[in-house]
Formats: sequence, structure tokens, C-alpha cells
Amino acid sequence: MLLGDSGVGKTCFLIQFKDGAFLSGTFLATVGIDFRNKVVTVDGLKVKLQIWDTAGQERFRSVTHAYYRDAQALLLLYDITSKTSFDNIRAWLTEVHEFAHKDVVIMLLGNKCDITSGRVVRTEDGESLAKDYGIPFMETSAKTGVNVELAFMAIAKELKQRSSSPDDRKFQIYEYIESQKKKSSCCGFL
Ligand SMILES: Nc1nc2c(ncn2[C@@H]2O[C@H](COP(=O)(O)OP(=O)(O)OP(=O)(O)O)[C@@H](O)[C@H]2O)c(=O)[nH]1
Repeated sequence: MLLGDSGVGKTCFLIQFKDGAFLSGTFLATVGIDFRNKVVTVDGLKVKLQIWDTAGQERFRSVTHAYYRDAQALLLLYDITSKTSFDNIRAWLTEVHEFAHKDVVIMLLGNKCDITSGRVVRTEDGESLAKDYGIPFMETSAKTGVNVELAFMAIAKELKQRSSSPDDRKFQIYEYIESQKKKSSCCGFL
């Protein structure tokens, strides 16, 4: 399930993953909740991801709360060009702890890292916040696709690991992300 303030790029993030496309130009805010499926191969096994895209606008909050408890993973997005969206992450995490399952996998994503001139949230601030909450973090771009697949694949691998052998922690999400991720500049890396 994708969460975060309105306009941080949740719908674009999902469309980039699903179709490899970016919808530029007009911004159509999500109304309520929507979902898309994508089948991915995880360690030779086909896994169907059902990804829920939520409306970030406050007025839809009661609708989206109802879906939290069924989510196995939450991708919490902010926009690196919006300090407000970053500051609101703590409030989002409070809601998550109130409404979601206690074992839910949570990941923090600083989206729109393709925008260099408008950046107001430093990479270190995202890292530090994620560390405070003990959750994995990376910067992403729904526009260029940077780290989009990685975010979903890391979640898929973690969920597969949990369902197949919960006590055998062979897969380490932090190590996997660190070994795979592209840095926030979205260029000149890897
Ligand atoms: N440059 C850039 N623009 C982005 C990126 N992701 C989204 N956008 C733009 O940001 C705006 C909002 O994107 P959406 O995906 O609709 O935002 P949302 O979080 O789904 O918004 P709600 O549905 O209201 O919750 C659109 O104009 C997108 O084109 C990105 O990674 N880079």
C-alpha cells in the first residue's frame, strides 16, 4: 500500500513500476483508493503483488484507514522538494502504528530525486528519520524510474521470506537495498 501526502507521486510511482511510464503534466489527485496488480519473479517464484494506491488528501483519510490493517507492506512516500511532506511523515507513521498490523513491513521513500534544483530535504535527513523508526530508506524517482523496481522487489523478497520461512532470516532487506540502490543524484552512479 502506498501512503503519503497528496502530490508526493504515489500514483506515478505505481504506474512507473507497473507500466514503465511516467505521466507528466497534469496532476490528477487520487479519489479514495485504487489498486493494480503486477506479477514479479522472486527467486524463481512468481509472486502477484496487489498494490493499493491511496489518496493523500486529508478528506479521504477515513476511507484509507479501513485498508491499513490488511496491508502486508506500506511504502511511505514524501517529496524531496516539499518540506511539509517530509515533516508529515511522523504523523503518517503514527497513523500506521494505530491502524496497521503490527508486523507490517514499512519502507520510507524520498521521491522526485530527479529534481536537483528544487530539493529541500537532504538525503541525510531521510536516512536519519528512517533510522529513528528502524525502517529501510531510499530516494526514488517515479519520473526516471530510479529505485522504483528496487523498492517493490525488496518488499516482495521480504514478504516471500516471511511467508516461506519466517524463522530463517536469510534475506536481509537492509543489506539487499544497500547493495542495489542508486544514490539520490539519480545519475553518475552504478
Ligand atoms: N519530477 C518528478 N515529478 C513527479 C514524480 N512523481 C510524481 N511527480 C509529479 O508530481 C505530481 C503528483 O503526482 P501523483 O503521482 O499524482 O501524486 P499522488 O501522491 O498520487 O497524489 P494524490 O493522489 O493526491 O495522493 C504530478 O504532477 C507528477 O507528474 C517524480 O519522481 N519526479
